[in-house]
Amino acid sequence: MKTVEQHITDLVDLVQPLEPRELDLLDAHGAVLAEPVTSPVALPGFDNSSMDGYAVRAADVAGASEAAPVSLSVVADIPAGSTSTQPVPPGGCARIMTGAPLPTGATAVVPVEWTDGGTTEVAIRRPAAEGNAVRRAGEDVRQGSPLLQAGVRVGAAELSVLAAVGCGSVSVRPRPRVAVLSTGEELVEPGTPIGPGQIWESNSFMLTGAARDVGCEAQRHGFIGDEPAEVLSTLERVIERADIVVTTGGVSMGAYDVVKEVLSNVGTVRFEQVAVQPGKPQGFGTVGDAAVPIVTLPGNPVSSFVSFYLFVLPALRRLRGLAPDPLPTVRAQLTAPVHSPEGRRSYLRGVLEYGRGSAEGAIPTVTPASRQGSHQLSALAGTNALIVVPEATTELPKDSLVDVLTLPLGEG
Ligand SMILES: Nc1nc2c(c(=O)[nH]1)N[C@H]1C(S)=C(S)[C@@H](COP(=O)(O)OP(=O)(O)OC[C@H]3O[C@@H](n4cnc5c(N)ncnc54)[C@H](O)[C@@H]3O)O[C@H]1N2
Ligand code: MOO
Repeated sequence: MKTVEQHITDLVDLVQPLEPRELDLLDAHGAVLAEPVTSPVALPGFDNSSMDGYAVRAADVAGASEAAPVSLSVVADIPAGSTSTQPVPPGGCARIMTGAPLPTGATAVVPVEWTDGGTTEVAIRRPAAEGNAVRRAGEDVRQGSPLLQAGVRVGAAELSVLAAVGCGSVSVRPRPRVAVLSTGEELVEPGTPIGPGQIWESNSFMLTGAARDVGCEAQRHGFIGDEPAEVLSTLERVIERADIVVTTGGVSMGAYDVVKEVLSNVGTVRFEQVAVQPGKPQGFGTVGDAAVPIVTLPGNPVSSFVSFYLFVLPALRRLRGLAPDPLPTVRAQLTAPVHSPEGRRSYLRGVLEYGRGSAEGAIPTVTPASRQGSHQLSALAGTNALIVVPEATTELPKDSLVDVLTLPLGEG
């Protein structure tokens, strides 16, 4: 059987980073910068006050004290946004607000709390050193200096600095358009009545949510039956507006495994068995003239879930222009024994906890979900981690140290 690592590599090799596009700032949220951004301006753009108070010549207030306040005449009022060019003369000052430009002649700002708050004359009770409460032009960003590197995800902080230097749009690799398709004649839309032998469809909801959680623009196309012509025509329609297609179901050994049947004859899709539990039957390739990448995941819901995070996520990261990294791994201590089939690496669902109030550096614990069947969805909900049991290991006792992959519970 194929190794987990080889299958990850094959899926990552299946895709290329998406072509960059210039997007307005909010549309770029969650996308990845295609090029480095250098700052077109200095930040702050001008010397300004960091406090509400009085712009003074520091030398004028050097002798100020509670017992002997210094009195200055207030020659101007400078709110934020002021275009006043009136200088501060010796013995004078200007009332100034936070963010307002420091007037010529002034070398410091005295916070209003150190004064009597006068509007024509002001008594200053404490000295202010040169530069006090002054934000210098360019102290945050120099004009022409690097602001953000290529490959950075545009999150809240990045949006903020891009806007602050006046960028209204930015070149990014857009969110990948993921088309999610489920197959199976037994499937019924949730919210509608169910008949004998039928089940409500759940995988496409799970996969669409998972893809959106990791920064993609996923589209659920619901499910299609087990009729090959129907599967083929749906696929042809879906690939027109998708960067990658993810299907579930119909890839194992069954007589009605329609995905396998249809895709074996179209494009480059091949089906393999990976030495993993759950998620053994896997397929991947490209479809259509545009060679759209497709990944076919097994239908068992938990198998589909685990396969997404192990195999699809690194490929989606590459499409986004990020390093195709796997989920982060931590070491944790098992709170219960676990079992695993020989020759397949298990990824058991569990709850990772850092132990409130435990000693600094204490190792986290991981509690395996009570039911580990590939169909047991209720035990999946509420877990936050995958416990790795190596191929050659069939059981691990309580308290064993294990590698645990942490699941991304909503990246945005
Ligand atoms: N003889 C063998 N049988 C099976 C093997 C095998 O090696 N030999 N492998 C098993 C393993 S492992 C898996 S995983 C599954 C994969 O099966 P398929 O990908 O063909 O999926 P289906 O047969 O269509 O469905 C399996 C199971 O999952 C339910 N399902 C499917 N789609 C959905 C959906 N969208 N929402 C909710 N539930 C879904 C379906 O009803 C079945 O119960 O094959 C094993 N069999
Ligand atoms: O490999 Mo299947 O994914 O066990 O349930």
